[in-house]
Amino acid sequence: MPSIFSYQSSEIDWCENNFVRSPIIAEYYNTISNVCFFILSAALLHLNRQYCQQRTVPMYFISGLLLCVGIFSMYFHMTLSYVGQLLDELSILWTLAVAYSFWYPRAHFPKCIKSRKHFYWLGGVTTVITTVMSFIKPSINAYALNCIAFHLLYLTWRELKKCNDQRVHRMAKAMVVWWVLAITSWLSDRWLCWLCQAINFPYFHSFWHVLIAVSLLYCFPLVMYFDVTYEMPAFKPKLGYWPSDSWPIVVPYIALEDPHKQC
Ligand SMILES: CCCCCCCC/C=C\CCCCCCCC(=O)N[C@@H](CO)[C@H](O)/C=C/CCCCCCCCCCCCC
Ligand SMILES: [Ca+2]
Ligand SMILES: [Zn+2]
Repeated sequence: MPSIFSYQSSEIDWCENNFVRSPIIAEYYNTISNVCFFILSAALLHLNRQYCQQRTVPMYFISGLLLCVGIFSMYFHMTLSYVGQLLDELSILWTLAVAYSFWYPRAHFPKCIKSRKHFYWLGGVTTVITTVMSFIKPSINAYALNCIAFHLLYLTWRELKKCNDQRVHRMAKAMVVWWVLAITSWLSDRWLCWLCQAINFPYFHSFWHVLIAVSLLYCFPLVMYFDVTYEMPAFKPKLGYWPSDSWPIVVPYIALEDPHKQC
C-alpha cells in the first residue's frame, strides 16, 4: 500500500504532464506559479501599510497564512501526494476562516450572534467540523472551497448597494473579472484536459494560481475598505492604485485619511 506521503498518492492529477521538466518535481509550472502567493502576501503588507498599522494582528496572520497556502500548494504540485493535497486544501480553508472571522461585517451576522467574540467561536467550531469532514471525500474539497467565492460575490453585491464611491464599484468589477478568468482556467484544467492536451497547452492550472492571486489583490483592499467604513470612524478609507492611477498595470491598495483634516 503506498504511503500517504508518496509521490502521486493523491487521487487528483492536474492536466500538466508529470516529471517532464524535472525528475523530482511532478508538475513544474503548477509548482513554480505558486510564487504568486508569496508576492501577494508581501504586497498586502507593503502597500496597505497605513491599514496594517491599525490592524496589525489580522494583517500579519493573513499574510502568514497566504505564505502557507503558497508553500503547501507548491508541495502538493511537486509530489501530487495525498498529504500535499490535504495540506493545500486545509490551508485555504483556515485562511478563509481567519479572514471571515476578522472581516465579516457585523451587519451580516446571524441574529443569534451578538458580538465578534461569539462570531469567532461560531467560525472556529464550523472550521474544526469542516476540517474533520474534509477527510471523508477529499476529491470534493476543492469544489466546496470554490463555492465560497459565490458567497463572497453575494456579500460584495450587498455592500455595493449601500456604497456610492465609484472607485469601490470599479475595483469590485475588476475583482470579479479576474475571478471569472481564474475559475474558467481552474474548470478548464479539471474538465477539458483532453482539449488542452490536444492543443498542446496543459497549463491552465498555473494560470489559475496567477489569476486567483490577482483577484485576491483586489479583494483584500475592498474588504479593508468596508472594515474601515464600519469599524474605524476616526478614518476615511480611500482606494488607490500603485504606482499611479494612469499606469497600464496597477496594483490596488487602501489609504486612510483623517476626515477632520482640512486639505
Ligand atoms: C469577509 C471575508 C473576506 C474573505 C477574503 C478572502 C480570503 C481568501 C483566502 C484564501 C484564498 C486562497 C486561495 C488560493 C488557492 C491556491 C491553492 C490552489 O490553487 N489550490 C488548488 C490545488 O492546487 C485547489 O484545487 C483549489 C481549490 C479552490 C480554492 C478556492 C478558494 C476560494 C477563494 C475565493 C477568492 C475570492 C476572490 C474573489 C471572489 C469574487
Ligand atoms: Ca499532471
Ligand atoms: Zn494548484
